[in-house]
Amino acid sequence: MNLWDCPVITLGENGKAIERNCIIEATDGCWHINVTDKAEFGTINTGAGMFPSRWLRATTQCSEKGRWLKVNSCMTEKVMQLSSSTLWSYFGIYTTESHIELDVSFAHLPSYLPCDPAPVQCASTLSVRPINNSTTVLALLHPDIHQMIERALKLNPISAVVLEGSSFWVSIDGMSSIPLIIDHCPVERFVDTQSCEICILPVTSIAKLPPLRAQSGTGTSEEIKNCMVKLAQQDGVHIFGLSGPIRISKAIVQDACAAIGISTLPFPIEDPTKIVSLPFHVIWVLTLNRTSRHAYSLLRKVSLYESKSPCAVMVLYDGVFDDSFMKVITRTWKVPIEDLACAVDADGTVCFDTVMANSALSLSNIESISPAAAMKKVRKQMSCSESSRIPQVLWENVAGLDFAKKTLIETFQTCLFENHRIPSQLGRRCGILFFGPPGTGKTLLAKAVATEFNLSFLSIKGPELLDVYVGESEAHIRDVFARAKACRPCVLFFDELDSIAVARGKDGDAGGITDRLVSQLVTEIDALTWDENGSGVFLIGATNRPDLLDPSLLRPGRFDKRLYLGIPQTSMEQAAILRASSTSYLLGVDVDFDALAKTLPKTLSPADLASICHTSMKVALGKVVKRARETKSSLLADQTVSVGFDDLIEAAILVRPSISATQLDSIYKGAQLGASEVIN
Ligand SMILES: Nc1ncnc2c1ncn2[C@@H]1O[C@H](COP(=O)(O)OP(=O)(O)OP(=O)(O)O)[C@@H](O)[C@H]1O
Repeated sequence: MNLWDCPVITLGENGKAIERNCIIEATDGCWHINVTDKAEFGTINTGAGMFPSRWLRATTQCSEKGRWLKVNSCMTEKVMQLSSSTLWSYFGIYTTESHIELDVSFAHLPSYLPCDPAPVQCASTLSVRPINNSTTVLALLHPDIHQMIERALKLNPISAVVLEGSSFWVSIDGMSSIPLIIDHCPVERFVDTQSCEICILPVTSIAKLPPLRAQSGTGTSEEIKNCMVKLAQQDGVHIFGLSGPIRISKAIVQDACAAIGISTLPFPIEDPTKIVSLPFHVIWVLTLNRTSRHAYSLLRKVSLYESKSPCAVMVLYDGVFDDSFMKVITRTWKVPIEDLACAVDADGTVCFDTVMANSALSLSNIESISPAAAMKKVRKQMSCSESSRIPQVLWENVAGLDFAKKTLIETFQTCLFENHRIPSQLGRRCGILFFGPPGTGKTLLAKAVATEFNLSFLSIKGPELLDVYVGESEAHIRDVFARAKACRPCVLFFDELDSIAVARGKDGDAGGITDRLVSQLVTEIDALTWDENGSGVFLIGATNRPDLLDPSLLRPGRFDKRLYLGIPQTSMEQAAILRASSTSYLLGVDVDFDALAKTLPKTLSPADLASICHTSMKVALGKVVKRARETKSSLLADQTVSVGFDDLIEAAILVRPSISATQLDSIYKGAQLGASEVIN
């Protein structure tokens, strides 16, 4: 039976139709898509948790971005808001001004297929149809991954393949939940699907997968390998790996018919044939530079679902914000990319008049915004991964630390706006080290800097870079700096710096890994410092053990400015942190943080104080639940719990200081050793 031989459902505004595997209701402008028990098409990972997709409610909602669907899981009561392209991935739902089209992308699994297609009637506001008769699309894409890929404009060509060819699309993310996805999305079953002619298996962030070593026979890599091998045994199956640097293990793809790796990292891989023995194409989808703009004729051929935004253009322009480009972008950020594309001539200049001549938008639709605002919008959209997004921590979320904030503002203002005045021969200093006890806001402050200066934030935890294999750790460091340069201007934040930058020549360093790491780190930092064009990468390091750091890192030009973030010494400071940590809670009228702070010991770190607020919420919630049990009343899901002063007092008793006085002393003293500039 043709899997796609399913009926087209069209519904009236208030109609109700029962399809073979889903019930779709439309009432009061709300669409309820309730997938019945036949449709066990695995689960959808919403990012908010896994829930069976059989019970979903979707309601249309208008926003400035156009029509959105709000999909609500009745199981978890968690709501996720999906863009139209993500919806397409999940449900094959396209939204337009006047109607929603729902492609039954989950209907291809044989077990769900009813024997008897029963077309359903009604007027045309919602239609359910397959993309075409032979297309089999299974879209199981994590919304975050989707957004990430979508932003980086990498998936569009692949989407196009899915749309245009007979294809079968499964996505696996190397970064997270692979076993989860494999467990819940029955990859094995896809293999049996007879209608699968081409298989596209974008394996995102493959670099994050544990590499398959000769000895290892299990693990996620192995699972993926098995899936790929099985898929590859199908006639005409092609496997596309979408990844960071191609570190796909040879074993993973050796049986595949073809593997195409797409990388965004700007350093060339060595001989690909050493990695796979197959015909191997490497397509570099880097941000295009001026000379390679012709490539975007290619982009124009593909369907850019949600990418009709300046972000696409910015990607094409390699982040080069010249005057002409800024002029266009500030005036035309609403213009679809195709129209902007027409306006770029062979030598890469953008002509605003051509944009207007080719654009369907009238001048009245052109919104002028300031360059700064345009940059902000565009850069926000450009951030290509969760780890390099501009964070959302404002100065006011960081209580106290006024002196540190002031120093940071001055330093960053100089680095960002005055750096060009400093002769390049003097080097551009860009490193700051935060040190202090655990939980004193080092990460928070670094994020606030990135937010306030509109910089992407790339956070690296020292131990993540360590690898037991010779040369791998250094490669990770090169990788990190390359990523940072790719998303500059950015803050490159090294958390737990002491784990990778301990003083060289120490005993116990097996194989001299840390020595080599420090040397590599120093080399990369120096390359930034002496970058003639100004690197646009701002380094912030954080450590609890500054005394362990290699002195070479603290030299001028590297992490030469040091900020001590200590624990709050006065009740006023403590109260400010309590206030900042409880902004998301509903507080009782009796709450008095100043009075509470006066009762607290002065050895509590900001994290301890934040913990008092979190614990007080638990205490308050516990009381509400207890009351509900006693009165045998039910607890309403939307019942808000307010935190009272008593709850805070109770929580304060429960929370103990996490740092001892001697620890505090040793951290501070340690930092004085060899320090050229310590600000506290
Ligand atoms: N100045 C502050 N204002 C408000 N909240 C703070 C402040 N400092 C810390 N916090 C709270 O403490 C938590 C932990 O802070 P953060 O992760 O920045 O500490 P850290 O110094 O990086 O810790 P570690 O050294 O263990 O990595 C934050 O999530 C926040 O809730």
